[in-house]
Amino acid sequence: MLGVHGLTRQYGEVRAVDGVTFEVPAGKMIGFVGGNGAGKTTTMRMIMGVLAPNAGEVTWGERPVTRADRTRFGYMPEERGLYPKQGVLDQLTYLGRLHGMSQGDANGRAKELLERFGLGHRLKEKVEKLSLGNQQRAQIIAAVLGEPLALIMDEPFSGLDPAAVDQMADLLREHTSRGVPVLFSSHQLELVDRLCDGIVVLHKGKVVAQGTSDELRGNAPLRFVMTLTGDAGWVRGEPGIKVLDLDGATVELEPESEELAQRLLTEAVSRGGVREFSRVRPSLSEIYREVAAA
Ligand SMILES: Nc1ncnc2c1ncn2[C@@H]1O[C@H](COP(=O)(O)OP(=O)(O)OP(=O)(O)O)[C@@H](O)[C@H]1O
Repeated sequence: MLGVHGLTRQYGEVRAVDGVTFEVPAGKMIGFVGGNGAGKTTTMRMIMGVLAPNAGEVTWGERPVTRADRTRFGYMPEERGLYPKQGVLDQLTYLGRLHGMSQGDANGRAKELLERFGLGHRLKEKVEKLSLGNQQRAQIIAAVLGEPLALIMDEPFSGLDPAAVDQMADLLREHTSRGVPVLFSSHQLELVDRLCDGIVVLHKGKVVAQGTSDELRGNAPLRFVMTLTGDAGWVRGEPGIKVLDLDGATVELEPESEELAQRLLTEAVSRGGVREFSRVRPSLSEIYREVAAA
């Protein structure tokens, strides 16, 4: 397990990261979200030891992380790491060797991954000749070479088409299923919601929410949508029911309690017919807007 405890980093007057604490448990994929300038990249740099914190520490298992641990972490930095002028396979092989792999193993594994992600015919191509999406694939491959103990990835999915996102997500899941903790940042909240076991929301350098997506939704108001066979206007007069939207037979409502929702449903059935009655699950974007505004 990777632990981040009270990490703090000041740039002049700006406290870019302010007492950030969270964990990335073994075998879990944690999404790191937050607006521009929230402090995600700065936090990831401190996790990797690229940047020293002003306070706080990073732990690996039960003890402070060491330089040796970090050389076994896979890292995809914001500034990306691949050299544009060098051939993609040569470069990945070299990076694999830096992670302690033999020349043969590094070359074989890099080739296998490039082939798997549709780059098998471009092994000798310079990185700069690849499309941005393909460069991104190569960057992700670079991070996972060398059987990493943990994966720290700064926006690995940005610029990938949906099929590539699915392929790369499968690759990351292969790692979590072997017990590797994975932390990745993203602005694609619905993607984070779909892929992650847990979410950490950062705002102005502080963790403002964390948990599973269901836990984050735990405080969200109870909301339902109901469609009747006839006009739903009568719902407006029901006590304890706030009508958010009313459009003919369909009404979106916020009852004060689950019990009131059930009573309303019974009433609707007795008045005629109900075509649909379902709980509205707020999107992660809505949750994010709420916690960031608090
Ligand atoms: N080298 C630096 N010198 C001064 N300020 C910096 C430096 N790096 C980051 N900052 C500031 O620290 C804050 C956090 O930036 P950071 O890049 O960590 O955010 P982020 O969440 O990764 O943002 P984004 O989603 O836009 O990449 C911002 O206010 C940024 O301007």
